[in-house]
Amino acid sequence: MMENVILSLGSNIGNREAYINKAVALLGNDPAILIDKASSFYETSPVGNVNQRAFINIALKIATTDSPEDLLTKIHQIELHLHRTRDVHWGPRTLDVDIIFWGDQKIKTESLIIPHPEAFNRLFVLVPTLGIVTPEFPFYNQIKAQIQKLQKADQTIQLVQKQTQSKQVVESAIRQILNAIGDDPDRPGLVETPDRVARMYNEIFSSEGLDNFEDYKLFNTKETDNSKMVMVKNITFYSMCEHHMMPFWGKAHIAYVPDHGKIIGLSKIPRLVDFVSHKLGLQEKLTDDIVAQMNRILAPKGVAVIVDSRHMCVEMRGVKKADSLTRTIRFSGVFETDQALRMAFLNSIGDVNGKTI
Ligand SMILES: Nc1ncnc2c1ncn2[C@@H]1O[C@H](COP(=O)(O)OP(=O)(O)OP(=O)(O)O)[C@@H](O)[C@H]1O
Ligand SMILES: Nc1nc2c(c(=O)[nH]1)N=C(CO)CN2
Repeated sequence: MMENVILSLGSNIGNREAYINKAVALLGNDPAILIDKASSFYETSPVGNVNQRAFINIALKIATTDSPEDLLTKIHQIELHLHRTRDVHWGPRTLDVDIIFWGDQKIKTESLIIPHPEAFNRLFVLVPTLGIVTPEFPFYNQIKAQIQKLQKADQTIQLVQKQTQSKQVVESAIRQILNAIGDDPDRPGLVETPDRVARMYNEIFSSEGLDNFEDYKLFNTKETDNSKMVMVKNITFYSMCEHHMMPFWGKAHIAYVPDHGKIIGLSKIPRLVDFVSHKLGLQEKLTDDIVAQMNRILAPKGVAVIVDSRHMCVEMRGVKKADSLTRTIRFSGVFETDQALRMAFLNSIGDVNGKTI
């Protein structure tokens, strides 16, 4: 039976994040182990009476078909592989992996006690764990209450910068994917691929989690000079579809009619297109986002947007229709009510019926 298992990982020697990352990758490479969720990384003060460097700790939620004893054996192998030595009780280590919970089971064997006997005395276990379980988790309330109590103790715990951490999670996920498709992430051509993909994701998904475009400057001009349509066309963009995580790319054409003489720096309109395309999405959503951001920033009399795009998920897989083009069109404000203005916009794109990319 598959059980939801919570592991605690800690390191306080060498490149602590790298050791933890490597351990997550090794666990994920095992066919009997599925990594379900990894917590944030935390820097924690050493608990116990040994004077030593601060730890990095995380919690992992895994599902496994292994027995607890089999999993413990694998954990010991991974610890050994990562140069763990056992000299000082509760002393410094490159890597320590403890089994904290095994569903709601209580287990006592010669080599194992689950829940881990020290779990409820350790903020470095409880705080990361709380971040990856839902309120339905059997020990959820107990963990929450105990965190409250331990806040008064002298254990410190601090969230580590998200960026380094998420890069490591992406790297280990890519390793898992490479394994799952039947390739070998350790062969020479692939060893650097997880790092490369993680850096690329950092760039092409740089707007993930951000709702609003903020990198703009507005200018005020005399209203009479600027009550006509302003248009920036042929803005190239590259985005990734949320259905397949494959690229779609093309051109956006954007026009607006200023209100109260309020205009935006022209280079900021392509930047706005970069902003809305640097996250997982759909062409329809991307087009709506452009209109919504233009309206939010400028409150203009109207906005018109056409996006023409090619989709890898249509051309390379499935129906395999190379060269097909998807056009999305949105009008708001005066562009909805004024047909002549709409026609002026369509005509000035230059190619109303055919391809623009
Ligand atoms: N829930 C558990 N998870 C991992 N090991 C456990 C557990 N319960 C008992 N053990 C036993 O504890 C032994 C010592 O583990 P380890 O060397 O990691 O201890 P430690 O890290 O110094 O202390 P701690 O386990 O309190 O963090 C393991 O070999 C294992 O047999
Ligand atoms: N902060 C922190 N302190 C510890 C840790 C740990 O992982 N983090 N592990 C220990 C022995 O397992 C002893 N003390």
